[in-house]
Amino acid sequence: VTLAACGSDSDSNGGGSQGSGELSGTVTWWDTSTVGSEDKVFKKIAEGFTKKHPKVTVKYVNVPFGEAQNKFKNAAQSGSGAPDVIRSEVAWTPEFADLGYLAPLDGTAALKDKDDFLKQAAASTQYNGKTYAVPQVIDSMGIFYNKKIFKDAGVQVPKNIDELKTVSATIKQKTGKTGLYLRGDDAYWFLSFLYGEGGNLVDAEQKKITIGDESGVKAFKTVKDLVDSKAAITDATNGWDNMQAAFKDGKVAMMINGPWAVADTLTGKEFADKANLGIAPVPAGSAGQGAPQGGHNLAVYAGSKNLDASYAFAEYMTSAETQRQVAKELSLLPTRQSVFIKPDVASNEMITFFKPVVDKAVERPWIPEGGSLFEPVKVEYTKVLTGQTTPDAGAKAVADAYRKLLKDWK
Ligand SMILES: C[C@H]1O[C@H](O[C@H]2[C@H](O)[C@@H](O)[C@@H](O[C@H]3[C@H](O)[C@@H](O)[C@@H](O[C@H]4[C@H](O)[C@@H](O)[C@@H](O)O[C@@H]4CO)O[C@@H]3CO)O[C@@H]2CO)[C@H](O)[C@H](O)[C@@H]1N[C@H]1C[C@@H](CO)[C@H](O)[C@@H](O)[C@@H]1O
Repeated sequence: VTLAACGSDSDSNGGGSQGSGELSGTVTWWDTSTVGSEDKVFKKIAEGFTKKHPKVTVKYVNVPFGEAQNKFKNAAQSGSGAPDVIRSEVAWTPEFADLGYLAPLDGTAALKDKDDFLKQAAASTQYNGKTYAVPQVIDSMGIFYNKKIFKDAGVQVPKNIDELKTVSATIKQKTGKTGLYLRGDDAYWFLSFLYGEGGNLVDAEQKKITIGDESGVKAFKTVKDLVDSKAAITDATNGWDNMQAAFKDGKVAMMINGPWAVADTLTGKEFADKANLGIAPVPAGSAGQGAPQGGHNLAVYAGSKNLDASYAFAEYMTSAETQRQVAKELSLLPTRQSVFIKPDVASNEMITFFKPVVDKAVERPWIPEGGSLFEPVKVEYTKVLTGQTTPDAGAKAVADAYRKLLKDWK
């Protein structure tokens, strides 16, 4: 596809569909997918839009996940440099909608066959009774494990925390390898342990802050014990790269991760034979078992000068055919029910494992502050894992931070 002549974004030479209704002009899309594994697939698909709409120029821009949210808010606020379409993480969507930065999509070409979307995937696109995005991928987390190491150690995949510790001890003793890599610099990796203790960050229904309750303290104790007992190794920074490297090189037998890690993981020497990668539910805690719901939507910038082409692009990128192609090439989960039964999706082991997991994943509150709940947890989670604070003080500190964030919550 020809890249836009001038380097600017949607606020110039947007064009828009000419009288005949044929789409034209430029659509700038900010994609946040992982460079080196996911981005090339999404870029190829995005550029394919021009085959259907020859007068539209798609400008694909990859913006790192950790920067895109603020970059979009700054651009939308200043009214210059914002893209026409953004890959909006599930927690960013209510916040952007609340700020007025997203075009409502009800009744537009962006929303086709909307009843085909999984309810839990569509939930994060709804705000104040309107639809502000189109669900692109849904995900959750599971245990990724190295079948060869498990075979050499003669152990089975752990179902709960106690088994995780004994299995890790046996793996260490029999193979010298560490059982689990537990990512320590991203609070998303703490949630399944919190849910396992019957806890949660907040109770949105009751507008209650619950992370400081006994269940939150216990969850912090659980993760600290995994590291102190040497069942797991962790890092305070650069967790993604360290986790992927340790697991791909066979230094650890397990990691907790999601479908977005599959493509990169399969490039590891340990998984040249894809069959060596196993997947299982996250371990249960003392009071339950559960994994978090995550994912990404496609949203249209309210200030786009090319809304018609942007609506059509968002629909194209989340259509059943695109979702089938993405599932096939990246093992990412569709958000359309109809796609799961297509042959090369139904035969994908990763997808057939994660579908029931996302069906019962713990939903989060889709409120504007939802995404802001992670930073305070991450700070204390990392400090607990590295012994800089106690589980009790850590849990309480998060609750205090939430009281400042969620004014009228108890
Ligand atoms: C701290 C952040 O807290 C929250 O994020 C939660 C998130 O809500 C959870 O759902 C979960 O996300 C899953 C995700 O669902 C799962 O799909 C996967 O995503 C893959 C992609 O699949 C892969 O394609 C590729 O993109 O790569 C993606 C990432 O791997 O894994 C994600 C988990 O990593 O966990 C997130 C917490 O990390 C906030 O929302 C903010 O993001 C906040 N960061 C801000 C912080 C600001 C400065 O403070 C800074 O200025 C701001 O710019 C930063 O934005």
